[in-house]
Amino acid sequence: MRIDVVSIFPEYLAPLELSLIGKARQDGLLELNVHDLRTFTTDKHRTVDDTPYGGGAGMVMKPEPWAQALESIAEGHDGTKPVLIVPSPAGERFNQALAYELAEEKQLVFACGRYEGIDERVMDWARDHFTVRPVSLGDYVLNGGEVAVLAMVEAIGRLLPGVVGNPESLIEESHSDGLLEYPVYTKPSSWRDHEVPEILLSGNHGKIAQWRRHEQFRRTAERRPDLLADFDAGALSRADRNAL
Ligand SMILES: N#Cc1c(-c2ccc3cc[nH]c3c2)n[nH]c1N
Repeated sequence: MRIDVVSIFPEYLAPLELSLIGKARQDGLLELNVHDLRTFTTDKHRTVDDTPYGGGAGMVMKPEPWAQALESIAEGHDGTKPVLIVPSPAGERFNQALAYELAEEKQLVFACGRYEGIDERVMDWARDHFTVRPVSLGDYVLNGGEVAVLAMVEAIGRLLPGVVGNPESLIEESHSDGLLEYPVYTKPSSWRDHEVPEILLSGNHGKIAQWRRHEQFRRTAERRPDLLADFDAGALSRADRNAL
């Protein structure tokens, strides 16, 4: 997969050179390019913003630098358009299902807005060259798209083949099956008068799996009942029903 990120703060994306994503880039599992939007300005002040039509507080990002930047990035992929992800509080909610969906794409381009946002005509123009998807990290307000891109690139990148050492670890984590993950423990079995649940010391793998599934449902019901509402009841196994 190729990922391109456009931002006026390219250094904000430096953490993507570290850890799992950084190693994936070094191993050639992921190509990631960060572009400074100001590279695509033509005036001596390298201007990227201007006052909003219709008045109002703040500034709006000018369209032309964005069009120049995005034109320089878009690669044809045998007829399929690259996906342009525009972090925005007005976007569809990012979640694990969307991370899996986007991990299948050949090229993702992220447009990091700042100020009051990007001139809307950029999205209208971009639809001829990209599949445009405004995406929100959550129902709170950030100052720009960079933090959202860091989160999305990590969530998507870790799903790519070969990035995570043990692919099985992707199976039993929160949200991978629509439920929150079960609690985990390690040595020592007794720590400051807190004990590891006995079942986990039993060696009875069937009972352990049952206990873990029950914990997933218990935690989800307690912390995120909304996820249970979406959980496909038809997919409930007999063990799941017993765990409820
Ligand atoms: N994704 C996302 C966002 C944002 C966001 C994204 C881009 C810009 C550009 C200016 N302000 C922004 C806020 N706020 N809250 C979220 N969940």
